[in-house]
Amino acid sequence: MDYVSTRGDAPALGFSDAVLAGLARDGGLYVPREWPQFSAAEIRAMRGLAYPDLAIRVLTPFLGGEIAAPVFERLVREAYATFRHEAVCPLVQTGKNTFILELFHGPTLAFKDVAMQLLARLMDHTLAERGQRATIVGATSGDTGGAAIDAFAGRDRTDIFILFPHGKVSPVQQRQMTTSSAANVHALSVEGNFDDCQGLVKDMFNDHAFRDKVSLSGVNSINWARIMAQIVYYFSSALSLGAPDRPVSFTVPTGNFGDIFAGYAAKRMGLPIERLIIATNDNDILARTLSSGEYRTKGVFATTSPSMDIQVSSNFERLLFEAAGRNAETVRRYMNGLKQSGAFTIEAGELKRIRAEFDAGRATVDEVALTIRATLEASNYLLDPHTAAAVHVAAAHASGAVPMVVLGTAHPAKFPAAVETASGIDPVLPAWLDGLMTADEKYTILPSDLKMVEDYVSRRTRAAR
Ligand SMILES: Cc1ncc(COP(=O)(O)O)c(C=O)c1O
Ligand SMILES: N[C@@H](CCOP(=O)(O)O)C(=O)O
Repeated sequence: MDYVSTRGDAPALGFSDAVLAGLARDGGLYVPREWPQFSAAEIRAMRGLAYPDLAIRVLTPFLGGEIAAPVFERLVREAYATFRHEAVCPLVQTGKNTFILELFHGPTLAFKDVAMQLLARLMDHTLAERGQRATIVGATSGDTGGAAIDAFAGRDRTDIFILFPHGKVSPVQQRQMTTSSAANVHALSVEGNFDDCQGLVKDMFNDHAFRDKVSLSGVNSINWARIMAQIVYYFSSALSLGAPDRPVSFTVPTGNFGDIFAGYAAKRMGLPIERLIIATNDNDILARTLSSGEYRTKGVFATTSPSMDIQVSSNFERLLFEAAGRNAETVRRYMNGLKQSGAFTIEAGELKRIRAEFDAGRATVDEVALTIRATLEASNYLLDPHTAAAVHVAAAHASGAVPMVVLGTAHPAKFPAAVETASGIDPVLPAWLDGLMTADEKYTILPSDLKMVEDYVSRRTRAAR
């Protein structure tokens, strides 16, 4: 198994190199050259496996034999031992044929932990084997940053720099990034929005001199290993609802398109998924694109689901690559359009292929609040605002016959203000985060300026050559 860039101008890489690379050198995203396949019988044989065993079974084909089986098994078991729920990602029924897949039982209370805990261990293993160090940069609208800092804090082979939008993350999210005392952790509050932070990260990768000087690596979902690890919970939930003998649909709170792309990958691997439904908040670029065929950025609105306040949805590029029959030239044309004019129009055949798999809808701030309240009253279940956006959208797409799984991407206590306003309940942080809201914060405020961010990183990384 090797990995190819969606833009076709970077060398194909093996698994470990693709993971360390993050973004391909041509600005594209790595995808496996082909999708591993599981037959119905092979999927049936996965029933009843504990989550780590399922992860080992589903993910091993992606490794291309580069990591010895006992090592990979140890890394997977260690990663999921950090979760506070025995099932790792439990499925909870909230309606007749509707379920929430709870992905927030990891150390930082969001779905990012599922992939990040494994990614940190994979990177550490490869760097140790090679005797190398890396400088990790990441952009966050709130959750990736905390998860990455938790997973990489104290790891001697990496220095991690997380860029978050100044004043635009929840207080819990901010403190998960700014209260680490680990010497290798650097939280940067950037004067801009998430798209500015993500733009800076991509620009650092595309500045090859800088990239090579600091041995740059990335932990956003541009990194293939993030998507890969997220495929597993589509399998675990579908299996508990009868897969492969019964199809399942998923509704996914969506921003950077990584989580839902993992669902698409699971389907390509043989999991019977009926529909994949993209749920957005007021930042509805993906819902607009699916209905009009035109991907057109406009300003970012601040909402009660800040982690989805995104316009440039990185992983949509991976879907475009697939929809275009893996034609890298088409992807390059679309991405040039995006860079030059903030827009591109998807060709009719490609749009048809996307619509054959995906639906989309959006939830306004008011609809999110109403959904939090209504779900509490009807099912005695307290949603976070991101999951609530998806519950709202799922209701419009549920068919009744096919189970609908909504991805529960964050714990409500990460967004107490929005949850309390909607429900009257002040959600309590779990005991292991006692002290988070009173600990000393440490972060640096920087303008959204590539040169200044690069200087900051260069001066502090231990990986510079
Ligand atoms: C809580 C939460 N829900 C949903 C999303 C959107 O996920 P994705 O960016 O993978 O589409 C994010 C951010 O990524 C998030 O933090
Ligand atoms: N919503 C994310 C944005 C970054 O997404 P990623 O999955 O590409 O890391 C966040 O919370 O930071």
